[in-house]
Amino acid sequence: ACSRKNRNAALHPLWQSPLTIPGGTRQSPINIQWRDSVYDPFLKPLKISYDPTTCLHIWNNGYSFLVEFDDSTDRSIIVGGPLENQYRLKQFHFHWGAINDWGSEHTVDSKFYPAELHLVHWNAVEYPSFEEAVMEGNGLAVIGVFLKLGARHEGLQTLVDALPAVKHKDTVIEFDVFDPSCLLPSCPDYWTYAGSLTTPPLTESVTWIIKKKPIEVDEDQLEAFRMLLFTSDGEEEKRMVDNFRPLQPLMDRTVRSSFQ
Ligand SMILES: NS(=O)(=O)c1cc(F)cc(F)c1
Ligand SMILES: [Zn+2]
Repeated sequence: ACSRKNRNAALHPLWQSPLTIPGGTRQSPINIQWRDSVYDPFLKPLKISYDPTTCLHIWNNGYSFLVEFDDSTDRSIIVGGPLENQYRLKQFHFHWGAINDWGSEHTVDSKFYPAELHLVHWNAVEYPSFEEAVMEGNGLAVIGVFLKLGARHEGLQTLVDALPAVKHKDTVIEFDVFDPSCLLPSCPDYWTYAGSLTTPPLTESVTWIIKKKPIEVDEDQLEAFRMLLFTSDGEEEKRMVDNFRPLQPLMDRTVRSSFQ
């Protein structure tokens, strides 16, 4: 018989909800096996146009820190790549580890990076709101960018300087001009596959666009992520680290590449 303890084994402490979606066939994250990815010559270049003044605030939601944008107009959008429509930028956030040996959600040939950036966009052409798009197979497009340890990233530093103000869960700080395209590698190459959100509700609504080249950040900048807390002010402090989901089975999916 499945004892209560075993049943709870599938409940991840971070989410108090099942780690696997019953009947899920396109879950994220996954390992990207470079040699199994298929070059698709029909993939277009991804076109990114962000308006830095659409930036609103930084918010610690108790799982990561989100930089949120005004998505009431088409001022910050992506188009092209594997996408049929243009998608509006809603927020970006990161996933990272307690140490530099792990932290990313996706892996490349089973290699973890110390952190991963997710730029979250939704299909405002076909759906009236982000909340509705989250429930649709083509509702979201998330650009994933790996972070590797190296030189200090000047663009990221303006964000890092604001993090002490959102140390605790449910704290927010105004952040009114930031151009997230400074966080993208200059190389246009990417992989793409059909997947899901990596945190509850884990809905299978994401077209993932994973950049081949990482960006470089330095140790102090990663340490700044690790001083954030999962917990609210006054609670026993729990450092916000290892906020990544375990790898999910590829099942019947192909990862396409925009490059040979
Ligand atoms: N981590 S993720 O990019 O898949 C993601 C994006 C989002 F908008 C909401 C979520 F709960 C999770
Ligand atoms: Zn994410």
